[in-house]
Amino acid sequence: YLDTRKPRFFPPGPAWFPILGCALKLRKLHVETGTLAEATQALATKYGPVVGARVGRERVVFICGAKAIHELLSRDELNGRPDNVATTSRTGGERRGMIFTDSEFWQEQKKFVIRHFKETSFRKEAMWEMLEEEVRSIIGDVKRAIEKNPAVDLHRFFRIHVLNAFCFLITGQTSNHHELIELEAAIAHLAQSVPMAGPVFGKFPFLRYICPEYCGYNKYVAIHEKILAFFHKKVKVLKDASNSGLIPSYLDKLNSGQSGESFSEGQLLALCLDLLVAGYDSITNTLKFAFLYLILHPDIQKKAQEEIDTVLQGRPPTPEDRPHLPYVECISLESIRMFTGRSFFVPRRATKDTQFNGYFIRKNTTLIGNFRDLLMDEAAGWHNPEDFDPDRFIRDGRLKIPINFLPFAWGKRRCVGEMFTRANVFLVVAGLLQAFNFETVPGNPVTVETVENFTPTVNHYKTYVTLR
Ligand code: HEM
Repeated sequence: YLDTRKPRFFPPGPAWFPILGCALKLRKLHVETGTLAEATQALATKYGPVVGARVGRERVVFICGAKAIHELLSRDELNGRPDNVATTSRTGGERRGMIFTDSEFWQEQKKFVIRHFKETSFRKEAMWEMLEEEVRSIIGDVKRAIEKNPAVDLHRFFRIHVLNAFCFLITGQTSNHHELIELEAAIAHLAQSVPMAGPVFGKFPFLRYICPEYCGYNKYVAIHEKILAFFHKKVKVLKDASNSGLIPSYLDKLNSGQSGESFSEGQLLALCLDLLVAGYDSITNTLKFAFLYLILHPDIQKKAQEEIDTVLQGRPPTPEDRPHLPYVECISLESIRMFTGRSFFVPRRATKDTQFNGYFIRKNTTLIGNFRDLLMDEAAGWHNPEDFDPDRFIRDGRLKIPINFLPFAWGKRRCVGEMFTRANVFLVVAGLLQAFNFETVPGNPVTVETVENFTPTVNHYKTYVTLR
């Protein structure tokens, strides 16, 4: 904490002060630029694409610019995850789950989840039917709501039905409304109380002893315990079940006597927690961005509706329709870009001393890639990057994904939820545009202004919805 000397050949960056490191400088830039991603970009403009900093006792290297980010993703020795109070107090003080574990433990668990999704969840019609049911439920709720008042908060409907589909992915069963409402409240609480930069006691662990309430430690632990308890209840019920959910499949493996050492019931609960925390807010906030931009662009809505009407001829969309509705698919990709481009990669940890861009990175240094440089920057090939423009994914009349479109990352740490996300966002956008028109509520103009919760979002907005 007191060391203000930087290690030799450490990447350049702001001066280090005792205890705080560069925290005050980062805070100042955050206030000046408005978002953490832009604050980091400001540092990169001054120091270059690899910026060295210290926050509390953690040495952090920000990786900016598409070239440096591609290198970060390709290097095995940068595949670790930070190991600190913030990452372990989520799971009873132990390193468990998938997001914040590494080495063979993580490899074994990730391999199991990927195989399960590929061979079971996404092979069974049950999962796709569940997503179609999710869209039908959202449409039904919106229809009922607009009978009373056509100005609705769509996000409210997305959250509960997306959560139901999510729990189905994990448990293989639908959940009852009451438990979904409770779980939803816990996740919303978490998203609002944990800042995008991570909890403050992760960088200043002594705070949890001095002021556990004030620094958010007690709340953080309690919310995670609540989510774990939800899955604990499910595991008890699903002990003898056989369906496409992750829990029954994991229990089968655990009881087979052929699971590796990394398998345990506690680890299963942590996996469920990770899938939910990593994916649920990302999908619902992507949808929030999608419909905000659709309201702002009636021309895009109309073009998508013409495609939907021509191809589907009135029948509801299914995941198999994605190749036949390329413009709707592009809206979904552009919404994912708009959401992810305002955030950061999940932090990495150097698992050994190494070099990066000519600098020395000591073992256990944290590395954080800035998504804005990859997804929202002219230099990364995005023309007018702040504009919502689905056509940027079309070349010569065909879908063409630009090389820097990597919202799910690539390499060994790649997101496991890409398929689920893309199918989910596509179906909701297609289904809702087929059923309704969306406009601004008269007298209530909407603006795109980033709100930095745990994941990026925008302020709540209402939409004037009419039946088509
Ligand atoms: C808009 C939606 C989503 C985006 C943009 C997204 C993006 C990402 C990114 C960038 C990473 C980190 C990769 C890295 O460290 O390099 C990640 C990891 C992860 N994601 Fe997603 N994700 C999304 C949805 C989901 C969903 C729906 C799930 C679950 C079904 C999920 C589960 C995970 C898990 C478990 C990890 C950790 C993987 C690991 O550490 O090896 N994500 N995601």
